[in-house]
Amino acid sequence: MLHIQSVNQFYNQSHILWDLDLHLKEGTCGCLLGRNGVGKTTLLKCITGLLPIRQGQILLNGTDITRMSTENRARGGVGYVPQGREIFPLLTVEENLKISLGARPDRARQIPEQIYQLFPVLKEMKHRRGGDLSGGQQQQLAIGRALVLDPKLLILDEPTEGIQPNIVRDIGDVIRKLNNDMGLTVLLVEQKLPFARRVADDFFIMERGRVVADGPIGALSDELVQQYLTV
Ligand SMILES: Nc1ncnc2c1ncn2[C@@H]1O[C@H](COP(=O)(O)OP(=O)(O)OP(=O)(O)O)[C@@H](O)[C@H]1O
Repeated sequence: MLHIQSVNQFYNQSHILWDLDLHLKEGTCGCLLGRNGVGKTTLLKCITGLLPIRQGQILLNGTDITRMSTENRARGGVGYVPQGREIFPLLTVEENLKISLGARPDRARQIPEQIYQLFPVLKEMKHRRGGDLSGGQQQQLAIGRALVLDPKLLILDEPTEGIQPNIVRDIGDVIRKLNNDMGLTVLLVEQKLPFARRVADDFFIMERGRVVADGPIGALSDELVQQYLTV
């Protein structure tokens, strides 16, 4: 589904991603793990097009998206929930969701009801300003906004960061539902291992800009955790 081949990425002279390969299977949920600063967010931004890559290739369902703009990738099915959520605090919940409508290929004018079914709180609060929502509600709004585009691949950067446990559980349930019941392919960066083990099918561990271990989440051993993830 998503094939990342020999990607190299730099910030000016700093070489951040090194010949990175990653293959995410259709309909699975993959979790990208790794210590701070290994390049996880950088990789996600390369997939969304926010950072054009210097070398390598990214294929989505066989289409080469390496040189496509972020907008075209979004139209082509790449949904992104950035770290820190980046919702618009002065716009209402509904306006935040509607922002994505213009990029839908079918030019729909209404928020798909399915979004409100997945996140009833967004319906209850649709006339409230984004900035008035709790962190967990804002995260649900950020996921809802990405889903408005009807993506094929949903990318989430640390969706549970700074969120209270009951909402973390709800977000995990929604990711599983999107993935299991609706067949959406998911790639997430996550620091919380219990959450990763609950929602992911496969893991990818990064170290110094490369994927150094991967496999089914059940094979994420204590040794791997010790070697690559504990600080
Ligand atoms: N805009 C930037 N300009 C220069 N260097 C950057 C920039 N963004 C990130 N870096 C550096 O690139 C490296 C990889 O950062 P990145 O944010 O991708 O790591 P990460 O694995 O997502 O870490 P974290 O878990 O802390 O978010 C780090 O050394 C970071 O300092």
